[in-house]
Amino acid sequence: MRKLEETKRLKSSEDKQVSSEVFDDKTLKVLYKLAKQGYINTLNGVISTGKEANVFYGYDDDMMPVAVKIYRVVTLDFKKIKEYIAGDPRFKTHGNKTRQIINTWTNKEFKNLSRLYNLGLRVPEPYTSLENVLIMEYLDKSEDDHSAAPPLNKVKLKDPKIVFDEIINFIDKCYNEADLVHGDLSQYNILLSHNHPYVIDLSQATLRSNPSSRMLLERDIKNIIYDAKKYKLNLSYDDILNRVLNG
Ligand SMILES: Nc1ncnc2c1ncn2[C@@H]1O[C@H](COP(=O)(O)OP(=O)(O)OP(=O)(O)O)[C@@H](O)[C@H]1O
Repeated sequence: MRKLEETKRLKSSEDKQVSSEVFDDKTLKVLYKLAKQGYINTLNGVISTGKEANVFYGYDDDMMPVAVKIYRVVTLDFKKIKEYIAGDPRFKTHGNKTRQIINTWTNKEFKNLSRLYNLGLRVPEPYTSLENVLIMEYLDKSEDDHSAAPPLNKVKLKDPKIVFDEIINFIDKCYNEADLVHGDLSQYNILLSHNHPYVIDLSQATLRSNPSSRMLLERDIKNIIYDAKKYKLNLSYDDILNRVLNG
């Protein structure tokens, strides 16, 4: 963890100025609201600056570590997002307002995470979402190393067979128990925490009833088979697909 001087405290007014250089005004207001509610006490630094969002780590009022995902308001791929939302009857956007679409997208990730977490699948526990901000469990590397859990593409697995079995199990349960397809599953969206794979980035996950779900499921399986080849694991596409579809 970084030293306290480097952290961004969200509750003192002098820090508002610093933070406003990093966040737009509306996002800052959302962060202050979440700080008032006790979900965030300090933001300690950046874990990742991605295409869709920036992810920070921090602490809540009980000094428990949290991951704070803040969706970018400017650079999101709206065309893609609107297609995903349009295929999911749980979400209706009223009009085309940019912010509203991002908020729906953020809420969609929160709901998908909740659904999977409540079924006992390995995803970060979602704590809350407000507008374009999602707060969830911070996944660390291991018992002795509390830095952020790395994505699978950045690690050399000791027991690849076990880890890939767990991932296939995830795909199966996600489809058959949660009624969801991740839709962007690969080594980049799976973090290794305490030697187990945790699936992240659930905003685009769709219901099985979505007409694209079969295509997305097949693509997810192909990606995982491809990633497993790095460890000379030859997983059978037909076996996995049949297992999931007949689950
Ligand atoms: N709960 C978490 N705990 C620890 N680290 C996390 C957590 N969630 C996300 N991260 C880190 O943040 C990165 C980006 O997260 P995520 O994939 O959800 O955002 P994204 O903006 O959609 O990313 P990208 O656009 O790069 O795919 C992850 O690769 C991981 O390193």
